[in-house]
Amino acid sequence: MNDNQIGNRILVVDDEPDLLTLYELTLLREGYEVDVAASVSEAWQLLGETRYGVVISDMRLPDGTGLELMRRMEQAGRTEKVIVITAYGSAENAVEALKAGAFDYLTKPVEPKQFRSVVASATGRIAPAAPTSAGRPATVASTSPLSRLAGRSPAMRQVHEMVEKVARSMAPVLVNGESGTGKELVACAIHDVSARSGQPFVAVNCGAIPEHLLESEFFGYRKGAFTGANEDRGGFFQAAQGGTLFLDEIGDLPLAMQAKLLRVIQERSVRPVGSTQEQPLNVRIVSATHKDLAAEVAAGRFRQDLFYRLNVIGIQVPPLRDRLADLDDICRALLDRIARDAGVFPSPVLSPEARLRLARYPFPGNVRELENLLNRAVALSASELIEASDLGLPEQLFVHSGPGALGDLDASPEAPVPVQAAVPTTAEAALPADLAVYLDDVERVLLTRALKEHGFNRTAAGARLGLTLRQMRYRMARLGITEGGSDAEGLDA
Ligand SMILES: Nc1ncnc2c1ncn2[C@@H]1O[C@H](COP(=O)(O)OP(=O)(O)OP(=O)(O)O)[C@@H](O)[C@H]1O
Repeated sequence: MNDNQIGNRILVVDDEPDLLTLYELTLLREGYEVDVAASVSEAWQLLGETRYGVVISDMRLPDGTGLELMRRMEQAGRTEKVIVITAYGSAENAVEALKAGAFDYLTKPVEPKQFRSVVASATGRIAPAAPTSAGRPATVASTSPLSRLAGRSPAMRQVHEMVEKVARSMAPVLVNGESGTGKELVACAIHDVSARSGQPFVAVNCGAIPEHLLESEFFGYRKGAFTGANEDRGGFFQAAQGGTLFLDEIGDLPLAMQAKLLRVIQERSVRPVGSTQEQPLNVRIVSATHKDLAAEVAAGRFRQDLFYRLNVIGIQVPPLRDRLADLDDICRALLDRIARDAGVFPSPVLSPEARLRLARYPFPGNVRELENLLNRAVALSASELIEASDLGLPEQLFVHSGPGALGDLDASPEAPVPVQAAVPTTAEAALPADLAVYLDDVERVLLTRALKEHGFNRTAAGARLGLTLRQMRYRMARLGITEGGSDAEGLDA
């Protein structure tokens, strides 16, 4: 029997003869080969004789539970995907089954459409994504997804293992970690390792969508649903059909929208705004937050039932400062990417002093801050070797001490003050909320000022700031400075 034939073969286990017949007929009509069993022991006997693609089992059986059958199969190294059928209202059982490695679960009374869709998803007959205009499919990685998640520390190895494990099922995953730790990369890796990798991965930042647009953005709308709805449009859910929907900053979703999201997840169908028809969904949900969602639940800001649904499996991504053993691997990965994007070859490398300085820095902005810092360092360094002085860590900072610092810098006629004297050290001098963004702003202001002072001649402006033309170009491109023309070669002649 080849893999295709095995994938098409399904074992259904239920002790209610009527239901068993109903499941069997539904599956036969869909073109599957079906065997049936009425108990754990019967199922085990059939499993001894045949390999299946999928096993669908009721939770309560006369001689045991669906969970026990699943555990036995796992111990025996069976590769069949298991779909568990639980009684209505026993969400705990469903969650337990997913945690134990079930591919998915169905709740009684089993709705035929949902039954077909879950089975299709388990057997790999996933409905292709419907093209929509409202969705924003994120890029799908073509190369080894786990290798993009650099780091070999014990903590990171555990994240890798979890990604591989959860990728096999449909269970919702909640990724938790500080901002910039790589939560989206983890979500992307789960998708790319899973059987859904050929389908869309749609990333949504829940905190970035205006409240009044949430429903139409998520669920789509019908023509005429509201003023300006001139055509039917799909939402994020439709765009992610067959694939994965990544809900970033899920903790920022308003309570009213949380209720609607819960409904869609429970019903596995979506009703676009202005429509009377439900559309069946086959979407895996991965969500992420930097907040302590359990504390948000306790504070009444997050629905407990939604938390329960989303957090079937949790993955914790530790802050970078707690896994400094990953620093070298991550720096190498980031420098390769930066060099590739900038068309620079070979990739820059860090001097031993630079590595030491990085290892002493606490990285409050985690990997994203490291990435910004390396971007800047590559621009600053005159050679392929990045020195400690190129990193812009404390000794090199140029910041203004007063409020409205950027405006003041722009207006000020004299040169910027070396940081030692200007770093805000007192309580009244506000610290920037995002150091990297703040420094970019400072840099943008200084570069623009130098360019203006030198008639937009980049060579002269660069020389004024101690930069070569190449470094000037790189920095202007990175910061999006186009004053005097995006590449005004003539002015540099
Ligand atoms: N282990 C890693 N290896 C290589 N690059 C990484 C790693 N972790 C994060 N990055 C990179 O760091 C940046 C930030 O990562 P990402 O956007 O996944 O973080 P996040 O936790 O989702 O951030 P936020 O909470 O702000 O949404 C991205 O450019 C990502 O590619």
